[in-house]
Amino acid sequence: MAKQANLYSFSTADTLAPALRDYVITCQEAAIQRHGVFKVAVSGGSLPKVLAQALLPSDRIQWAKWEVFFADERAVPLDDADSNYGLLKTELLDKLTGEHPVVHPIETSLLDDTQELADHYEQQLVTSFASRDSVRLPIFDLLLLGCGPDGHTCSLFPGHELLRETDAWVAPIEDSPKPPPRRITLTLPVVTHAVRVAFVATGAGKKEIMKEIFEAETGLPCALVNAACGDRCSWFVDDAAVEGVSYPRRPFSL
Ligand SMILES: O=C1O[C@H](COP(=O)(O)O)[C@@H](O)[C@H](O)[C@H]1O
Repeated sequence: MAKQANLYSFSTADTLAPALRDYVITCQEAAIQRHGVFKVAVSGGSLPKVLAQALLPSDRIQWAKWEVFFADERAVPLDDADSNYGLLKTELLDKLTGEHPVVHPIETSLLDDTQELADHYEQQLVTSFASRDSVRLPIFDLLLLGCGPDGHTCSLFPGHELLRETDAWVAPIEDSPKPPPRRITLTLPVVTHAVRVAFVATGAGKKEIMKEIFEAETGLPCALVNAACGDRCSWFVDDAAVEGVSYPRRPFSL
């Protein structure tokens, strides 16, 4: 039987943070041993705050070897309140005191055309990962993702045609059901080809969608990632987010 996604549940976000830190460090060390660099993509929303709680401070994080991309980004200036880059900067990057990672924000001169914005971001991936001729898909060492209350992840929304994208690495979206409507996102094949995928979901506001993701054949974006990644995918949640969810929790261990 195919291995299933790991569900790790903690009493609070405070107890989740050290486990997430250990998990990220394990992924970091494996990646640096493999190819000398740690390539990650991160979500916006509630994720950067939890990530900062997990990773700051830690003398085991080798920030200078990190290359950080955005799993999705809104087509807004980097200092806009809706910018995922802006959020990560405020929550985490500005608080780093020593080494800094290489960070890849969107090209804001292209905000008027989301297709060009996505193409330019895809080109940043091509430059980092190899040429499109030599690799079919970029393979991130780790994706750190959020899960929206509707089951979306990145800017891949339930039932949206973007879920069927098989060619582009990065795609534009003009009709995001969650504002702002104009965004770019990693596509599903890129997400599911990552070495590891970690979702973070906290709070009772997530419990209804967690039931749908873990108990039913819904086709929700988060469930599609679970199905494709199996045990390469791990969920770090608090008890409130999975109250009443019958899927088996695993004791956290590395
Ligand atoms: O719009 C977005 O929402 C999702 C989920 O956000 P959360 O606040 O419910 O965690 C986020 O992962 C994504 O990056 C963001 O653009």
